[in-house]
Amino acid sequence: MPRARGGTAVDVREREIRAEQRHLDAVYRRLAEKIDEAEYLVADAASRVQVGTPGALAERDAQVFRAGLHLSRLNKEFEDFLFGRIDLLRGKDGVRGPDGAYTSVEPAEDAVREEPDGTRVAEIAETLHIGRLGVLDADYVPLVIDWRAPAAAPFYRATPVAPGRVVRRRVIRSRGRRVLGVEDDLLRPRVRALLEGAELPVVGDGALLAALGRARGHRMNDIVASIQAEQDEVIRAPAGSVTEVAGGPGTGKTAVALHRAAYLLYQDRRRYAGGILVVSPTPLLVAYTEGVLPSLGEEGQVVIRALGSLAEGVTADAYDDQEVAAIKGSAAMARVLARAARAALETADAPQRLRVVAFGGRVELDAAELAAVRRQALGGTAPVNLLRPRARRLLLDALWEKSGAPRRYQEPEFAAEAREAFDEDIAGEDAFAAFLDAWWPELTPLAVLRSMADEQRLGRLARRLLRPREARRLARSLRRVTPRGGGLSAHDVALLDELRVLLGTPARPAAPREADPLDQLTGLAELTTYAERQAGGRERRTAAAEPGERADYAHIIVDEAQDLTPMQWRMVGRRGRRATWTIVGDPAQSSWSAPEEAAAEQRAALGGKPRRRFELTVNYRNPAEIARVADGVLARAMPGARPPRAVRTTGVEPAFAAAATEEELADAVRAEAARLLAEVEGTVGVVVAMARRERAGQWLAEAGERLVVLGSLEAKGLEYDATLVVCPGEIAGESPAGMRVLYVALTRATQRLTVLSGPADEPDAAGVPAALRA
Ligand SMILES: Nc1ncnc2c1ncn2[C@@H]1O[C@H](COP(=O)(O)OP(=O)(O)OP(=O)(O)O)[C@@H](O)[C@H]1O
Repeated sequence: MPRARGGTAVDVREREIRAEQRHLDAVYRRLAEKIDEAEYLVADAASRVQVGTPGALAERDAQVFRAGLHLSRLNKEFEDFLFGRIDLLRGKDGVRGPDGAYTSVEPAEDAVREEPDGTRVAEIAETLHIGRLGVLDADYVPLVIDWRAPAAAPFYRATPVAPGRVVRRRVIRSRGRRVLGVEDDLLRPRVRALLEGAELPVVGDGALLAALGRARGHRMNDIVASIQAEQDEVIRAPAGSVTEVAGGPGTGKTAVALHRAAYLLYQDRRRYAGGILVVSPTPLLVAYTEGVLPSLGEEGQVVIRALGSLAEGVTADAYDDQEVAAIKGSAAMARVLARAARAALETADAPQRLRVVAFGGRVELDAAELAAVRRQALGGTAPVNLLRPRARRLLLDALWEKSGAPRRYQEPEFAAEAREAFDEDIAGEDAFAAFLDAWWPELTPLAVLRSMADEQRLGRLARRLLRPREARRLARSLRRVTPRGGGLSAHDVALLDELRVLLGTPARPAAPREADPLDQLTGLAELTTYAERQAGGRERRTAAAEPGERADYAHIIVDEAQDLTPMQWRMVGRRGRRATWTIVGDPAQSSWSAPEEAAAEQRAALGGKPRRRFELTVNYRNPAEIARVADGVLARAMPGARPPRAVRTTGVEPAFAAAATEEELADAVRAEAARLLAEVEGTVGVVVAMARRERAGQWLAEAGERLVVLGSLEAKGLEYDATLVVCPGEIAGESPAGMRVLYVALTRATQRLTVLSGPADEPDAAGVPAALRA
């Protein structure tokens, strides 16, 4: 039975829900007024299209822009527009902030009085409703405070130990325009609080636990109604140079990082108009998280990208095995690529001789002379494609020398004139232009990467940088890359990005473009509804991957930062030369086996900017029963690491099952998956070793939408109501960091976990596999 003060529990709950409903109705009435106002402004601006003076046009544009922004905000069809409320004591001073709320954090000395019988009594002096956006009524009294405003901070920060002015914190659950429920926390349980003379009622038993127990879908929800104090500190941390957040699985790192993006935009929209980039390890995690920011009222300025689609115009669709991934990710690759970029002009079909006609005779450069010119042109470190003009000049120099002309013209003035005519003649020859195109073609990153698929060539390039075996493995893995960029892995994308810089892009004349009158309407993109933009989102994202994408961001958030390889840090660092950063990660979940090397490239990417560190300590995802099993693996994966504290229990211990033979495994997987599907309402994740991904996918092809089959490296960051971990020994054995990868797999479930052993797992009598035995 829920606890209640001020009547029977059911009555009080109903009464309180009705009260919040009245408030929500008032909010929607006010929003409707604001929408009318904005629409009027847009219509008014549009009617001025006829007026042709520049001043009128500029004013019209500005008006359309302002009204557009307004409309787009108001039109958002938020699930829970309003989600919180705090009832506060009188503050120390009576100053109001710009949002209409009193600014004082501490209560006035006499806010709580003591009655003769010892009872402590206080009047509620201020009630604030917290929501996704701020709404003021016509008299500038706050109807809703934006969750990011300073006045909303006590909603997240207050604890019974340090309640500040907060007496009661309420989480309001609504759908569309209907309030469904309220859950209260009493922060000053010893004080008898009065609201307008009546006792302050308290309803429910813990909003956080209610939120955590809900079934999961395939998309992450925002946590705006239940952000916890240690998380709130990170979200609102000043945007100093680098904010680093460490914390175990399920501590809310991803959620916090996304809420921080929304907070930063709220705090300083002008500064972050430079764009916020969120870097995610996998496309699956991008898909899982990309609804969170729109639900918080933010999109457009925030780009979420997987590491495999961070470089322009390419998308990774292949995986590397761990050994190849480690080679491609290693810092040595930067030097291999620098050599490859400079050697890429030496192809089998490059011309070996240049023959032109000058002064009525033939002039020729042979292979050795051409090689000397090329060496000279390539001196230094300038990007290869930008050196073509220099190469052209050096070729003309060499031809001039070879023609014997310098001996004929002793007089410098004549010599200069003759040389000019010579250059013009030669450069005008079709044969010369054709030679230059063949001998110094414009190189693309993809072509250079593909040239490295030649084992012998790569062997030469990688001498003393990679071991011969490593060079061979690398070359072989690059063979699958097609001329159009099929078969690329996320690790290849970092190599392409490096090559892009090494090669450079020659300047081209801009293609003429017809002026579009709609370009004038700066704010037009904002004049769409939330639903329309949701529907159009995917197309716009694809379009954004086209050339011309932003190359530099104002803030970069790196999720699962422990997994970035040195080459990936270089790629990400290039996009944030002037950025501030938020970096979240957990070393215990790292699938990268050389963390020191990655840390060095991370330091280089951040350019020595000062760091502020935070740690999140509470696991909101896994029930304690599952966390216990995972903690055992953590102790072996990373001795000495402190696991986060799980806040929930379900009373259900993880299950252990075993298949005696490889042949029985498929049936066992199907049976265990079916059992979990029956036990939970929401999603089931089946995690297998990367090498087993395809096969397991076939075994479960008929399992339906609630179930997803994942390779162990794909599970990163995701969560499911139930998880089936298949052949844990295989997952642990797939790489040097395998135990940490297994730890990731075991920490994905919010309700149920089954571990299914194969024959090689050596399960004991209870079915517990060797990899999980202490
Ligand atoms: N304050 C909160 N209120 C409600 N739910 C929360 C809260 N904090 C975290 N959660 C939930 O806990 C789960 C884990 O959060 P999240 O994925 O952000 O953790 P993480 O630290 O990134 O985990 P991992 O390291 O495993 O990727 C999510 O379902 C998230 O919504």
